[in-house]
Amino acid sequence: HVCTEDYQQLTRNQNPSVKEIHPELDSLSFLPRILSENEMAMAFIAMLEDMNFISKFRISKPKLARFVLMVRKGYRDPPYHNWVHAFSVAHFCYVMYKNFGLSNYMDDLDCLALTVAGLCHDIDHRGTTNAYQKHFKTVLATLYSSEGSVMERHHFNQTLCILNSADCNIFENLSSENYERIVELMRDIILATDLGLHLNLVKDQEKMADSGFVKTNKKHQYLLRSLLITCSDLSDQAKCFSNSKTVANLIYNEFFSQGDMEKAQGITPSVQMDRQRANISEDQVNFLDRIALPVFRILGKLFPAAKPLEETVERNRKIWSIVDEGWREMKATANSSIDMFN
Ligand SMILES: Cc1nc2ccc(C(=O)NCC(C)C)cc2n2c(-c3cc(OC(C)(C)C)ccc3Cl)nnc12
Ligand SMILES: [Mg+2]
Repeated sequence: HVCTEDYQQLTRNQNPSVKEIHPELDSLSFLPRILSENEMAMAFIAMLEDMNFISKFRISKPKLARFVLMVRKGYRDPPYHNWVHAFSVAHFCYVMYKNFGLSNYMDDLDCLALTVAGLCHDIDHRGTTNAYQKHFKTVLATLYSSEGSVMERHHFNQTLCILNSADCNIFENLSSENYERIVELMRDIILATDLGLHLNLVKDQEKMADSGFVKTNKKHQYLLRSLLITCSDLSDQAKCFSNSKTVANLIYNEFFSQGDMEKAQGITPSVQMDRQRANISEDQVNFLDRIALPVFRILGKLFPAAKPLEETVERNRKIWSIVDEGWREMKATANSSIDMFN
């Protein structure tokens, strides 16, 4: 169950509005990580309120409070894949809704699914990759590895468990048709956060952006939802460089811990997971070039208001490449100065 003082705290002060949480909460450049973890729980409720989803979908406030606290409890505390990451993803869904006029592209049910799935998409993450689950034949791998996307299937399953647990079913007042639909939407959205699956969708997302989004096209709707959750998952890279750098370091702390565990088991980790061999700036340039830039370029084609985000990712990529050059020069000169003693 959810600890009572947190629950009372969430339900007692009549939930502050988004403006009371922070006047810039809906800004493209707002940094959700500056909020405290308790403020994040209240902010999620305030964001649903601000999008009019609580009244439109007749969501019980006490159940929503319990749901949010159960989701928060469902996250562990690895350096990156934790409650703060979960909230930052849900927050970006809200920011896109408020700034891109998402309701002209998607039904409100889809927007609700996106925002709730954003909060739940990494629940119970252990700070290790799908490859790690399979390699070490973890319980999750035995459960899900036959279908792939091992962690993502677990995140979805955990979300369903919370929805079905006592007094947490925030969708109970939906029609049975809409209930089935939102569960299916959240499944697709959470599975779309698997890097492997994402890479299979990017080409089609590019084609859709070039040919023009057709709202009645079911394939386009699926591709758009997948794009939006991926952009939300990567939204820290579309903010100021100090935020991107801070987040990158959290990610490598998590990667290097996995690498340490792999070494302890006699396995050689991939370079980017090996604290002895990794080159963070080089890996970040590659990651932004191959993963983050493409999706924010597609977002910029679909939503003109997203252009500043695309430019920010470009700028962050440029800064990482300058950092990388600096590293290379230093290592080069370091070798030569050591040579001086021979
Ligand atoms: C700043 C930043 N650097 C990253 C550098 C490398 C990698 C990486 O996974 N390399 C290959 C594997 C085999 C180790 C991910 C990075 N990353 C992510 C991320 C994105 C994900 O998937 C979607 C959202 C679908 C793309 C899934 C997981 C993560 Cl951690 N989020 N931010 C970052
Ligand atoms: Mg994930």
